[in-house]
Amino acid sequence: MVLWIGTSWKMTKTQAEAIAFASRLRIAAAAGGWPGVQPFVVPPATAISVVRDALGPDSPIVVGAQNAHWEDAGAWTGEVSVPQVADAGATLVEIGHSERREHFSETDRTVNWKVRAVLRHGLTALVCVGEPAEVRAAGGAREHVLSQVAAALDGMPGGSRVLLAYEPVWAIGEKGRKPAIDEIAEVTQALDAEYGAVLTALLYGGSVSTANARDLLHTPGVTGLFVGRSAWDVNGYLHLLRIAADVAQEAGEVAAATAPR
Ligand SMILES: O=C[C@H](O)COP(=O)(O)O
Repeated sequence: MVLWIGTSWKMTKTQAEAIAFASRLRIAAAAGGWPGVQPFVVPPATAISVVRDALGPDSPIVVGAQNAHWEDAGAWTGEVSVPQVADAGATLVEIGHSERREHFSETDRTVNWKVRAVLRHGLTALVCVGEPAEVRAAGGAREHVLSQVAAALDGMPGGSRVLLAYEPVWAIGEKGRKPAIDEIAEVTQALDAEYGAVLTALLYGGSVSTANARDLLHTPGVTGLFVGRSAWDVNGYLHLLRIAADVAQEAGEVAAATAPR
């Protein structure tokens, strides 16, 4: 099992700041990296190509885009397409983050169109889902999230590379509430049962920090973390990667000790 540990920088970092971050990552990766962990970074579109370059050729670190349009090209002012972010160096595209659903009118339907575009071009789709606070309070979290995923993955070809990030809206950002493990497990267990066999990884996101990362990585069904604020400083991200590498190593040792001889 590989643990995917990624950070979206959202609308932060200049190119110089992005290069400085990526350069530190490159050095850490060359010094041994993080066995059992797949790191990924999702810069703003303006920094994808400089991050790709700063990480160097054959880097083990995946670079993503925070969004891409469902059309390949055309009169869509202000948008970028999947071929364009791929040209800049992205091999993964984040789709349907709650901030885009809330502020940029993304719907289950447009999320599905974008997933199809990303997979059509052979990139990895990182699909974000999560329930708002009022849905959680009314007891509908699991149904809400399962419905979002069903819509997003409708028509997905077999063998596609899809990561799912479960990010409850009430847990994200500065006003987010730190989640209890039980609250997350209720949803991640259901997602794992329904989609575990076809997903590359099931991530948790929302108020992840070095204090709760280990527990979150032990939540049923969770095979990675998607991090905002705690990983915007490279030292925070490197700390999270080390925690994940420890968890991966422990899991490997348990598996070896319990394997039939
Ligand atoms: O993309 C990441 C998520 O929105 C989580 O953000 P956060 O870690 O700052 O709460």
